[in-house]
Amino acid sequence: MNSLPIIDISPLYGDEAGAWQTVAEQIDLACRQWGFFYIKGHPISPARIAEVLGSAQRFFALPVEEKLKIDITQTRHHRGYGAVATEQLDPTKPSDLKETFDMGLHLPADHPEVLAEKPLRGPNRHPDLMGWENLMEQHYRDMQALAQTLLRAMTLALGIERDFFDTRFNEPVSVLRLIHYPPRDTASSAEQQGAGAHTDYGCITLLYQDAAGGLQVRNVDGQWIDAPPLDGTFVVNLGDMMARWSNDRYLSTPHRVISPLGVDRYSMPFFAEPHPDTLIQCLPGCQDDAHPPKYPTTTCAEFLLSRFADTYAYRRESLAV
Ligand SMILES: O=C(O)CCC(=O)C(=O)O
Ligand SMILES: [Fe+2]
Repeated sequence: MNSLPIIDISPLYGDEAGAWQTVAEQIDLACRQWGFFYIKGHPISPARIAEVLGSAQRFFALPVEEKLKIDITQTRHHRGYGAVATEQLDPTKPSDLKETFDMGLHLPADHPEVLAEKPLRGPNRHPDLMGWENLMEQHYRDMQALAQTLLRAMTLALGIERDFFDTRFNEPVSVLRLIHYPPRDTASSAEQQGAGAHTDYGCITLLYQDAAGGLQVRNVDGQWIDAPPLDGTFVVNLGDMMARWSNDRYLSTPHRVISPLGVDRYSMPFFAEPHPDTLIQCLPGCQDDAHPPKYPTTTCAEFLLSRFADTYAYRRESLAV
């Protein structure tokens, strides 16, 4: 149990009979044993990744006053720029040494849910950089499609209809996040982490990380193991909502980022989450007399908002959620 499984998902995009079943079994095993795995053979091109990464580097290199024009703490719906130390993923450690850009599904001001001031709903707030908006909106759609392909494969092992997740991921609250971890210097406290130990909140996360390294995952024995960058892959992990949905058949595993010494690190997680009103209740195939449902029913929005309030001081202090 010292290295994460690597799953080739290209058969999900071909027409070979039985291929879905084989990939679905590998994903199911990885979700039960680790809650973490790498995927290769996905349809996001290296050129696209390079373009998004280059744009992220251009954005984070802007002066902080420029970035703060889209300050995330000034929004009700969690979009835009989060300066260093806005988030504290591990409450026992200093705030995270990272800056972020968050975008979601763009809903215009006259969308009924925006007019009703539903939390997490609203327009994106993009920086004024040439080509940025089209690129990021397209990348968001492509990452959402990839996440839903993986979720569709999971339905085979979970014993639910093939379109179970598709019907719930209509107008999702998924988030595409770009992260810059400034270099750690030797003088900085050993306590200071890029991202403190945490589990993800939602369903499924697809993470691109650049070549710098620093991501660590806690294995079942409680040891931190490295999840090094592997060319052409995404690291996939499950969050707490999926653990609840599956009655802990699938693991939501703690992970953290130790910023590398003297080099910048960039990463781009895509957090796939369903429609905010989706009921998160134990799936029928994940309960029986010996395994009754462990968690009360909640909704996607209610659950996410309670977790945001744990890690973002500004959401506790100034924003009614
Ligand atoms: O940047 C990374 O490699 C991981 C980030 C992460 O775990 C998160 O944002 O939830
Ligand atoms: Fe995470």
